[in-house]
Amino acid sequence: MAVYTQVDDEELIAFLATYDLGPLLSCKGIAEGVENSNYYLHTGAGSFILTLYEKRVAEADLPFFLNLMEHLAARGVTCPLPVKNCAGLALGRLAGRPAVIVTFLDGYSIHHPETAHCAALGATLAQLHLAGADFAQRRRNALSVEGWRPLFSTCASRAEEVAMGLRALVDAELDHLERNWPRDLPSGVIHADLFPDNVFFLGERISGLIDFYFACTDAYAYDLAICLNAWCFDAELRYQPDKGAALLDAYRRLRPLSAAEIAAFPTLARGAALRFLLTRYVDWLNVPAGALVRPKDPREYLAKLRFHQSAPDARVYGLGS
Ligand SMILES: Nc1ncnc2c1ncn2[C@@H]1O[C@H](COP(=O)(O)OP(=O)(O)OP(=O)(O)O)[C@@H](O)[C@H]1O
Ligand SMILES: N[C@@H](CCO)C(=O)O
Repeated sequence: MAVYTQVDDEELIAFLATYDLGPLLSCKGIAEGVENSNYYLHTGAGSFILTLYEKRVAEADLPFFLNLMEHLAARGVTCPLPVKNCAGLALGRLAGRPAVIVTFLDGYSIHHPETAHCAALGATLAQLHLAGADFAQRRRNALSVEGWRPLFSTCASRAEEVAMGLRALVDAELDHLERNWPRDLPSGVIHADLFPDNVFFLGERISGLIDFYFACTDAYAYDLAICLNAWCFDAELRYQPDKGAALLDAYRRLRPLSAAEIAAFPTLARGAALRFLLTRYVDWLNVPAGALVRPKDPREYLAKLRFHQSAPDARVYGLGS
């Protein structure tokens, strides 16, 4: 359960009194997620999500995330809407953390996506990129190639606790990616964490997207590579070409990929695998005392990285000729 910060009843009631949402009826910690503390909030006005932002979210970035959700929702990409308090502010403070109430979205996440889900995701990702194209704010991706080596160096000496040979593999991969990382690809707002747990479905239709707290300005094709890694491997961590093709084809029907994006795709897929390998690795070794959280296994992304390292070019993903 991702609850790092416990909320005291009296504090919550006082916080809620600054909103026009009626009385508190219930508030329960949410079992999923690893980044922030999330609660289901039921008030006289209905169901909401209360989020207290934790370690990786800089308070200064919150206006970017909250404005982006409003921007996308206004352009038909269903996502939570920040609820404003009586002073007209979305961002508040609770239990010493920055806190926001957002609208509750119906739908459920798919734990084992099928080909049709990957196709639906591809189309929705392209819609998100197109809808974000006129979003005026920018946010640098702190978890892109420049951020990976400093992140790894915080606990590189413990790499062998997670997997034999991990330190040498990551060092060599960082060397490779720092030399070959593509620049100047078409860029704009990307979600950067659109894993199955952040996409809600009703049947085979996507009903909403959540968790925009890694959103940033970066290469669109990098977002696609993140999704390919998260959606198109089976439980034994084997790449599923039919799912990859469904994702990429549906995306390209709405936003065609340039030759440069296709040529860069294998490198982007390696970087996307390393990024989640590293954050999972750091979290695995640093579970805060008393936190109710189940860290995600970094070795899953080690296996995905190894797959991409063995891919000779973009044809592995059905791209190029
Ligand atoms: N707007 C919403 N409507 C309905 N449920 C939501 C909403 N926002 C969050 N949830 C629920 O809370 C859970 C955790 O939310 P979220 O993914 O934002 O947390 P997180 O800690 O940032 O997670 P992650 O590990 O994916 O970064 C979701 O899996 C979902 O069940
Ligand atoms: N989606 C991430 C966790 C949130 O950053 C992962 O699965 O590692």
